Amino acid sequence: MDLRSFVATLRENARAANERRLLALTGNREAGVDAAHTAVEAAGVDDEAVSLVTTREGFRYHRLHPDHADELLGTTREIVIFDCHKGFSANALGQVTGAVDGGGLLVLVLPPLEEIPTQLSALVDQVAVPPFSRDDVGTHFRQRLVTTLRHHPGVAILRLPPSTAAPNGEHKEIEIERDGLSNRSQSTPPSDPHSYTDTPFPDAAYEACRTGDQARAVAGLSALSNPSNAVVVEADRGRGKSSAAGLAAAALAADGNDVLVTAPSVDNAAELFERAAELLATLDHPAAGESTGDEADAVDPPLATTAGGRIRFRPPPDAADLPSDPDVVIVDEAAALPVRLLERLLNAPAVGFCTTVHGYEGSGRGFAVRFRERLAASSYDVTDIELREPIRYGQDDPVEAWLAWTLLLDAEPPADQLVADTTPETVSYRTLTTDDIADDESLFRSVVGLLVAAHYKTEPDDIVRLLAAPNLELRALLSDGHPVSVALLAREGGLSSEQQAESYRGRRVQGNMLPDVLTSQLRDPTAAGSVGYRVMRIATHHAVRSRGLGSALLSRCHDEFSDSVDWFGVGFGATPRLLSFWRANGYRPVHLSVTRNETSGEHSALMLRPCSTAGTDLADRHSRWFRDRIAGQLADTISGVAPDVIRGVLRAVSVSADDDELGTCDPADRDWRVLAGVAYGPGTYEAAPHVFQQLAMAHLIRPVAELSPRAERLLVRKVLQCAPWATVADELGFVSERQCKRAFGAIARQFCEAVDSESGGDIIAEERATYEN
Ligand SMILES: CC(=O)SCCNC(=O)CCNC(=O)[C@H](O)C(C)(C)COP(=O)(O)OP(=O)(O)OC[C@H]1O[C@@H](n2cnc3c(N)ncnc32)[C@H](O)[C@@H]1OP(=O)(O)O
Ligand SMILES: Nc1ncnc2c1ncn2[C@@H]1O[C@H](COP(=O)(O)OP(=O)(O)OP(=O)(O)O)[C@@H](O)[C@H]1O
Repeated sequence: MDLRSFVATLRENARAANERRLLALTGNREAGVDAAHTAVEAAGVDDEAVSLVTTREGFRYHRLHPDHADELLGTTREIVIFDCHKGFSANALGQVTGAVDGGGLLVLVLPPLEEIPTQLSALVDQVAVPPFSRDDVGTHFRQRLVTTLRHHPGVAILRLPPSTAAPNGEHKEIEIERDGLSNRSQSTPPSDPHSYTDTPFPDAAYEACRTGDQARAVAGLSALSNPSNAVVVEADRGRGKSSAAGLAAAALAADGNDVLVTAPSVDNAAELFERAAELLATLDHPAAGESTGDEADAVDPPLATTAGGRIRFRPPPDAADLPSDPDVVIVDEAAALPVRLLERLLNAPAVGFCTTVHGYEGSGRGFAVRFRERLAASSYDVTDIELREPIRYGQDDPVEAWLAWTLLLDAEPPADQLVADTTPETVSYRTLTTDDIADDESLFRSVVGLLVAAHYKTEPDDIVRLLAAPNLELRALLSDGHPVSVALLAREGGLSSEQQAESYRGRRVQGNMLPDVLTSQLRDPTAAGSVGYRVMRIATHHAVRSRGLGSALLSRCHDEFSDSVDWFGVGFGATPRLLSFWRANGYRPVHLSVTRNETSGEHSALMLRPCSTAGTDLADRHSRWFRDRIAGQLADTISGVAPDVIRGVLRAVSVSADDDELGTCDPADRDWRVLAGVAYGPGTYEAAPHVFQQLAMAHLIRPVAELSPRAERLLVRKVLQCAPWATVADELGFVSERQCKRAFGAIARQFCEAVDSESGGDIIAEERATYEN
């Protein structure tokens, strides 16, 4: 059979079942790209409905570089071609696949299958981090890709000759390794939608739905008609959640509401606006409003209704300011947005989020892991809706299942009841090599499931790292063979003097996060010479947290490696609980980033735990430098960091109990007098900020007096971060600024009482006596 006839048959087979088919064009790159063009023609698909993901330029189709494959998220294409020869990554593979429509084709341009384990150079570059070389990179992920292509239904594999075009313009015979055809007729049909007459939305909104599930989502979204409601619509890809949001937006606007829509890019919200425009037309509202003339309005003119409502789009950072006070905000592809931005949207009267459940290829899991907690703690009534029935393609679509298998998108941690009784005494410590996880799919799925459920940063590229990266070590605590706590350690440092010099000059050294920051940002020319393990991820099963398992796992890792490296380290989005976890395990802070992490919305803390003389030198000097600079930063670049994070960071400084210098301060005699004046006389904070500054730093590092958490927060916000009185009073719940100022009298008394006679106690006693007489 020639290529054209084969593709036509495959496309027909896909259309009959409303499913996608995967077409692997294997051979050299030129032949593959040529064949992909032929395939588009043979499939009878318009060029406009095709996206080509490749590092090359100059094609007639919509073309994206693989690094920007995320722009396809939430869009629908009839054919997506992914040229995997260059620029391949697991993240990009996940991102492109979800966009293919039912009846469409995912075309992968690949090397011959038997060569894949030694090719896909971008994947190798991604994990071959210094001082390791490309030869050290493992092949398990690439083998896995070959296996899933060879064995999964719905995958057609063609072997291409070096050139598919014969001189007469006809196409040479191709070799069909697998035809990927299925005899199944249409996948299980979806349920029919029905109207929800008990909601404020018109019947037309429900009649426009494709499935019963989608109508249920629209009904749930109708809660947004009332302020103080938040609605979260969760689904796997292609279940029609954006469309449901579009129908809801139209119904809300038809009722006079101002609906602000945001998404990572306006393209991600295309389906939402299309559905909204259709419903507004059905409801007899003009489709477009007046042009705002505002370039920030990516959809301009916005959709408007005769009732005075409208639907407009703003990019996330603008939308977070809630311009022109919308009545309702709807966020599409919420999982792909930074948590920090999502949080700011919680000031809207009513807010809806559409998010992808197993689509961690889109974003990591910041939404599920971090943001969900914040939403639950907010004052909104939260409605949750889950959509199961696929719309973009049939229920039994094989390409969705192929992707889930290849990238373990649906991996889950072990079931709660299997691990419920686990304690640190009942577990065994295991090294999990890349062979171990490659050979035991169930173990691999549990490990990935644990990491995905716990970590907002986990993404498909991590599957590649787990299976191929030469610098990683995976350790786990197993209970009856089930992983309950896992740690992924990345070997860093040990760089040559040339690499150290380069890093000092500011050039990033891939895969060496801690040495890199210590050298280039914190200006330590020799920091990258010593070797350490950075705990890249650690996660304990949610059902057995706070039982000491995470600490037990770390302790076993420390025991195993402390003779072979100089330090252990960690970098993470700082929260008070995590700071206390790392502190309890002997890590002390050496850096707190001045900017927030885009995904977690948190400031990153770097911490070190030395285990050799060189490591101790490194940790000691960085700890000292950190203490020297943080006071200045607190009043400036990190003046907005939450006081409990600052309390946690400063308390962790004193982790090495034998450092006598820590937490000491030596105010002058006059300063003790001024402090006593605030405590017992008419003195005020304003006369003594410098004394409070010294005492606050000393106390927060190693407690001097018995202060309540609120008093400590006051020290952080007012004394160290220099926030205005009104702000501090408001944040800390004082009824007035006056009461907030008075609290300093009590704090001063507690400090005075804690000071012994040698330090300044005698002076304080003398001063106190003057007021009491
Ligand atoms: C580089 C990084 O990986 S940093 C991110 C660390 N990982 C995560 O945040 C993933 C989600 N969290 C988890 O998986 C776990 O909570 C871990 C790994 C942080 C701790 O594992 P555990 O087995 O609970 O640790 P362990 O029982 O030894 O210590 C618990 C202490 O850790 C701290 N802690 C931090 N976060 C949490 C949390 N989410 N749940 C419970 N305890 C937490 C607390 O101080 C806790 O003490 P407490 O129970 O007295 O309040
Ligand atoms: N009610 C509807 N009417 C017409 N087409 C619809 C409807 N619902 C969904 N679709 C079509 O089904 C496909 C998937 O819908 P949609 O983009 O809303 O799903 P999604 O769950 O948001 O997908 P993704 O996770 O990829 O963003 C789109 O092509 C969309 O046009």
